[in-house]
Amino acid sequence: MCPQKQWSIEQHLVESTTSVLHEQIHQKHYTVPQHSPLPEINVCYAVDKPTQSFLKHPQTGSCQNVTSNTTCCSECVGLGPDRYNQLYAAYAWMTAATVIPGGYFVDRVGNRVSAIMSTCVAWLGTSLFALTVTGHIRGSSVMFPLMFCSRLLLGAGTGTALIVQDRILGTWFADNLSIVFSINVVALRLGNVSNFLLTANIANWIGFTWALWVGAALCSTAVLSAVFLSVLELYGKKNSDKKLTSIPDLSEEPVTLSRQIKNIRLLPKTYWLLCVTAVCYYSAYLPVISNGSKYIQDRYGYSKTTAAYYVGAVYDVSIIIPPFLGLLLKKFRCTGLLLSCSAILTAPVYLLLSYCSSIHPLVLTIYLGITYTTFAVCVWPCFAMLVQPDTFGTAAGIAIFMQSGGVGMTNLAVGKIMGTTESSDTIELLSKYRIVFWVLFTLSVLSAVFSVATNMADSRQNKLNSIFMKDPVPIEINDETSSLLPHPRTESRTVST
Ligand SMILES: NCCCC[C@H](NC(=O)[C@@H](N)CCCCN)C(=O)O
Repeated sequence: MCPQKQWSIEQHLVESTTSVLHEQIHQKHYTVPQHSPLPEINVCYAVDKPTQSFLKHPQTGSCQNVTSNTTCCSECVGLGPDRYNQLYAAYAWMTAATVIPGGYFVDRVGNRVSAIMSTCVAWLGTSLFALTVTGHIRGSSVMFPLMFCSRLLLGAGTGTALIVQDRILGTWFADNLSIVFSINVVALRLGNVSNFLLTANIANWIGFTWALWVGAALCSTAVLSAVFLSVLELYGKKNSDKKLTSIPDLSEEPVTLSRQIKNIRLLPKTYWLLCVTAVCYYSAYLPVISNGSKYIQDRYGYSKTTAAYYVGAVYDVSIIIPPFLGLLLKKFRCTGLLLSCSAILTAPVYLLLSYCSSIHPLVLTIYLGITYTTFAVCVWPCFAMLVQPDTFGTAAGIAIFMQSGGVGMTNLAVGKIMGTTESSDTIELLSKYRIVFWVLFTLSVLSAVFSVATNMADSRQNKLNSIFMKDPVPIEINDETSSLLPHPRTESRTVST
């Protein structure tokens, strides 16, 4: 086992008391935000952990005579934890409910229309959210129902936008999948980190309502980007030599529901194995991100702020290493193998977090950041390598739906294990955490096993590891001979006008 620094209860109590003191000093004004995941379109945010104190806490007038354990807030809207969490749930459930129809819609109407429509829906969501805290609507009886609707819109828009984003990357950059998908991970994580660093500060600076309008304005840039991208795609298709490119938007055959059901039935075994790999991986990883800060406080005794920074290190790593991984994969063309390595190397971290308190939590979160980022950079392009573009939307929708279900169920299980009231007894609390980590470890081992099975099922065609392909397909592009090594499926793609 690991070198044990025995966790002593006395030490825990001393360190927790210190952290409570830090907390009280720190909470005198607005709570410093935790590192938190943004909704999927990086610039579209309306409600997230950085704004939670404004949303949850009741208004406290002019903020005079504020005691150390009260949050001073003249702008708060006082939703309370229950309604605040309902807003989170509305977003998550709506995303889960709309990804499959959204993916089908993307396959049916093509990249351009779906990019513009999905970003518009998300933008409407953020604008409606900002409106609910503006003027007479703020504090009125319609405020919360409208907030709820805005979160539904945001969930529907961002889920579909994520699919169309991957479909565009997969079709336009078929011979550079690893590079573009790694840049995509950086962009997503920059969204998380800038949200963490900026949102609460902007709210403190110009006020909560205006901060939400800034959010809506930023989200409108996603709509403008979608319009620009559509023009670019139209221009690109008109000017590309159709025989030599593999960029379908709408396939020649209309995408009807019955045809798509048939296509889904024909999806390769590797696709389904990859889905299970992703479901198990994210079901173990995401609960650690959402509960990690609390765990680090309880287990190691750090303050809320320090613990949040330590968990945030996972995302910080995700900004730095993806370009290197992208270049490595472009050179070695072994995305499937790297996926398995990252899944296998992730598993021990859950037991180390649970059993080895002598290892500094920052070391473990940085380690998790490296293995998770490698997994994220590999898994999404693998879908694009396995599925034909005219089925990609629906297939990605199914994968994200399964992922949401898996993550939702693990979160429920974690909640049940931890119980409704928090144990005041540290030993009991830590033993509950230990059960949670065993569950997460099991899921992580399953994801490693399924990733190996995915590679084995792919070993005949080597779509995921084209380095092992015997005969690369040479094709001519602009009078130069170039081989589409990493992406064998591009040969068979339909080209449409
Ligand atoms: N090109 C796709 C990148 C997806 C990144 C991936 N996101 C997801 O898996 C989402 N479906 C769910 C993430 C939930 C956290 N907000 C990721 O690794 O975050």
